[in-house]
Amino acid sequence: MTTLSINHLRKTFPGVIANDDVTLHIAAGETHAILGENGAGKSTLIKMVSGLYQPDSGEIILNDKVVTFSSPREAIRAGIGVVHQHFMLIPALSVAENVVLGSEPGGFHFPKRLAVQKVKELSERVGLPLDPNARVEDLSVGMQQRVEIVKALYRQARILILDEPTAVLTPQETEDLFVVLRKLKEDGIPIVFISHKLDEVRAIADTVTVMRAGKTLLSQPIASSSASELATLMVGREVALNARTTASHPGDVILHVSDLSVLDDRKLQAVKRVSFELRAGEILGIAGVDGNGQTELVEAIVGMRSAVNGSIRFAGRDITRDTVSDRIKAGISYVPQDRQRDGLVLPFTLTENLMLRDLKPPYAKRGWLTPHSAQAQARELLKRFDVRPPEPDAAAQSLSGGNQQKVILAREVSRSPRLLIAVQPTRGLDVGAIESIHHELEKIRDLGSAILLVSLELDEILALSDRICVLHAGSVVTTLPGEGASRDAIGLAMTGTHPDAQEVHHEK
Ligand SMILES: Nc1ncnc2c1ncn2[C@@H]1O[C@H](COP(=O)(O)OP(=O)(O)OP(=O)(O)O)[C@@H](O)[C@H]1O
Repeated sequence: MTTLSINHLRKTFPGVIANDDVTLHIAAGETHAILGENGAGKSTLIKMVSGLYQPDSGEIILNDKVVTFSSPREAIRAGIGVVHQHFMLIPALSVAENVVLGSEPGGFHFPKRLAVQKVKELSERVGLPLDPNARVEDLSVGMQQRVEIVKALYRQARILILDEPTAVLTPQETEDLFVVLRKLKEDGIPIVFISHKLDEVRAIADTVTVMRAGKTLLSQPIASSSASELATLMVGREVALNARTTASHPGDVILHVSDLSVLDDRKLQAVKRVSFELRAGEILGIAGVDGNGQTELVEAIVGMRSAVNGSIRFAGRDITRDTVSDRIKAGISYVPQDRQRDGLVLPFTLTENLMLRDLKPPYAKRGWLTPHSAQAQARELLKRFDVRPPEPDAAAQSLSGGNQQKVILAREVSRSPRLLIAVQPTRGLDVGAIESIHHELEKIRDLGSAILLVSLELDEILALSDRICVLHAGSVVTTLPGEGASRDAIGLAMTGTHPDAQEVHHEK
């Protein structure tokens, strides 16, 4: 039975104490959640336990023995299995090849048939069935995560650490993951589960440790902690969980999507004759299970993908054929789903990232930033959006994931755009940050911005939307008022069942 103790770990980066006297104990066979606000130091801790970073001081004790890892390879050899938020798989290789890669002496030359057989046996034994011959790039995100877990178990992990595993999953995939984690726990494997989602932590964990500002504040059984207590502890103040925003006062139509059809990368029709209107001062939520046309719809409105049918009108003008930069100049802001790929220039400073859309006076001349005024503006935005550290010269890549997201929101929301398209805007943010971002969104809505909110989080859709449009298989199933919308009705519509059809069905 494996146990893991972290004793007084400390890790500093220039100007930041990322982990300060971090102490916690993971008992044999328990599921231990680590909760903490953005930048609290969770990823830094996991990177030390998995050999990516070396602590400045303190010790890691695995099964009563002090261990030091100078590389991830050494941590793996000691039985530490980590599933990172960004998967480390090779898309072009098969499941079996990915699983055995790095653990077999022959590497690529390890007999393929043997690999297929071993992976099939293992995945079935642990209750995570996989097709060993499938190519990883053809798998859903949930399945790829399964490959990562099987890979860790193949390397004989004695403890499994999952860094925000549900951030990329649909609600159904999350349920499936929980079944797997419960089974692994029965097999005696302790699990460390990092998350911001309090309800999930309460559903899966035995013990919870709360971190704030690099320190561990407490560890206690989950049964004796309420969601609001944990939220307050995490962010150091009281937060309203899932409060609904106030009523809206919609104005003129800003976005008019009419009969729009769009193809996906495989040239299949991903958006099918979708029509809707969005008014100034209104938030329209697009609900749906991931992969039902949301990405293609958004990319068409932003101009990254062309329409095969229909039109998009913005503020009364047809923009269907306009370029992305013309649309941005006209007043469309965009918070993309993939912050690292589309949202930020990672090696650039925060000032440069915040000013990307405003290369004009007073912040820039002829395309070059004027350092003084650009920095002053950046400093103000970093403060308003509580980016930590609020350091205009820091490189975007040195920030924690949640703080990178806040930088994108600061840039896009602060423009008071006529139209804001926000895809999963609070993904990876802690409850305190979610609350303040929701306020910012409500504020610009009340100032007249139209907001198209695309989210897989039903709670977020319900908390913010004035109207909710449910997408299934590329079509609009139904559009409902946000106030009083029923979670069940939306959930059913997400499976393609129209609410009226449900009633008819019940009456029969
Ligand atoms: N490589 C690095 N260089 C400089 N600073 C860093 C580096 N990695 C982390 N930090 C800083 O250490 C602190 C802790 O970051 P960490 O990524 O551990 O937080 P986190 O709790 O995982 O946050 P999130 O939930 O937002 O992912 C942050 O202030 C961050 O800016």
